Amino acid sequence: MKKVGIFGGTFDPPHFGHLLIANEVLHSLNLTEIWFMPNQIPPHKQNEKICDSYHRVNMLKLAVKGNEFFRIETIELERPGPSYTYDTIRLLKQRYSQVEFYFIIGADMIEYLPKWYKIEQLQNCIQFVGVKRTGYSIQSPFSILEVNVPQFDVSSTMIRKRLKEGKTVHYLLPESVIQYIKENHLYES
Ligand SMILES: Nc1ncnc2c1ncn2[C@@H]1O[C@H](COP(=O)(O)OP(=O)(O)OP(=O)(O)O)[C@@H](O)[C@H]1O
Ligand SMILES: O=C(O)c1ccc[n+]([C@@H]2O[C@H](COP(=O)([O-])O)[C@@H](O)[C@H]2O)c1
Repeated sequence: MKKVGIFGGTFDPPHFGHLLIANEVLHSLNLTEIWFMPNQIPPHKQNEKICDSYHRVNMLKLAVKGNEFFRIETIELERPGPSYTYDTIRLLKQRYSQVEFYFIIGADMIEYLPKWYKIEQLQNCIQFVGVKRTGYSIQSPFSILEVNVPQFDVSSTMIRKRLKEGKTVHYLLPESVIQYIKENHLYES
């Protein structure tokens, strides 16, 4: 059976923290592939200004280019409204009945899990894979399979802030993505 790690996120923009986690989880758990899954509207960021999904997908495509184990799954962009993971996992399981799914989350999301939509039902249909993140606890009342990943204290928020302030972002995300951001004047205001 194919074993796939779903890496759900906003990816606004994608960075080396995401790529590092995806690669480490892929190899640690002997998964077949990692599917990066950009959300339509992140459930807990509904009042925040998010870059259009068109640009987030283009940046993801550039970020995963050349890695045969990395794919982009756009299922959450097919429906409007907040992208609740419970709804998405049900749809994924219907569409890919021969795949065993794992859902990858960082420790900030582990802390937030009790507030997720239908979390009790969700935990019964998916195995969560958790990775540490500076400043957050990996402890949870829910079942989390922990994978040790070197901690890299980067976030999309930090990158957006630096870009706005005209500071360097080299080595925080792929050069191809930096180029795309500049060409499309993203995160300038
Ligand atoms: N540096 C990191 N270390 C551990 N987990 C991370 C890291 N960056 C992102 N993640 C995890 O990746 C997933 C997708 O994250 P997301 O796309 O929201 O990036 P982010 O850097 O957290 O963005 P933002 O700063 O805009 O909230 C989440 O589960 C998040 O916890
Ligand atoms: O389903 C929920 O209630 C829920 C609440 C918060 C986050 N999520 C999902 O968790 C993933 C990481 O979220 P984010 O906002 O850090 O990119 C992403 O796939 C979100 O859609 C899901």
